Amino acid sequence: MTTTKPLSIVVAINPQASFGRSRAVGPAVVHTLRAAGHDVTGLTEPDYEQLRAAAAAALAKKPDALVVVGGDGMVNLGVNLVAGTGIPLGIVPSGTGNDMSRGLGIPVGNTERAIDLLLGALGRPPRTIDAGHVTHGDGSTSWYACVLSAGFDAIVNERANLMRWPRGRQRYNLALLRELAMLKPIRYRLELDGVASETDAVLIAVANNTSLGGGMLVTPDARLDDGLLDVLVVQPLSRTAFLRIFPRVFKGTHVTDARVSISRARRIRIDADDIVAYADGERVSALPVEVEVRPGALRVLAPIP
Ligand SMILES: Nc1ncnc2c1ncn2[C@@H]1O[C@H](COP(=O)(O)OP(=O)(O)OP(=O)(O)O)[C@@H](O)[C@H]1O
Repeated sequence: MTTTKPLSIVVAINPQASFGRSRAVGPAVVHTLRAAGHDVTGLTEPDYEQLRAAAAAALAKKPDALVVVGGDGMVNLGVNLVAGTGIPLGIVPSGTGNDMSRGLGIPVGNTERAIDLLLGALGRPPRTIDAGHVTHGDGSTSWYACVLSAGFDAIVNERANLMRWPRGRQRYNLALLRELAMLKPIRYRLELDGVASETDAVLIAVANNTSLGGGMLVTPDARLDDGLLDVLVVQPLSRTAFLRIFPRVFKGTHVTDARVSISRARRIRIDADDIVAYADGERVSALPVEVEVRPGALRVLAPIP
């Protein structure tokens, strides 16, 4: 175990991450950080909004770090609190997808090792990475770390959120099948670094990280610290073609298909009728959104790449 000078650390825990299957992770993080001599404020609340408010109040006291325990939704909560503030963000993954941890090289499914790496990272300067800054149609703003998407997968998310049954991952799978049956092109109005175009597509994603959905390599060459965002556009596809390309996303080999394109940009405006954007798996807002990369806006407690 690495030792460092005692630090004040806020730990925000989602006990419902991974459908409540990883409740032991939060207490283990708090216990191990305390045993290492740190001054730890452990936060658990009945829901996300209350946890966000409690973490914001704790951050007003300027702690040395914020650690989130959960999945990408918790990373999103943390990113929205610390981006641009200089406060380092640590992540102990206990969610379903954990794509930010995957991108940062934080072990998924090995809590002990993830906590050990966190302790190590607390003893050296944080890694600096980019963040996505989103301006919504009403002028409000938010941040994200992994992938913002506004198309088929966002439609599936919307559908899954409206469903009461089944519980867990099956709800998402069922929503996917239902929406696949209705797959149709979306007319997008897109602007990449000031260059406007109109295009029909089934999916547009703007990525800082390589994956979403638990390791699906949507933008396999994205870099967290290159000062750029990778823009994935999937042109209209038949259901059969979609089902043929879909499994290839897990290895990132879909990018060789002629209907898939990836380009890089700093500022992206996406608009389409009746489409809601999601980022890091959380609902952002209805389109239009304007996304801008903010190089170096995040400091993360992660292994050295
Ligand atoms: N007590 C709670 N504290 C925080 N979040 C909660 C709580 N109860 C339910 N949630 C919900 O958990 C969601 C975030 O879950 P999180 O991302 O941490 O795990 P996951 O969904 O299993 O993982 P991933 O996003 O990586 O697939 C939020 O949308 C939030 O509404």
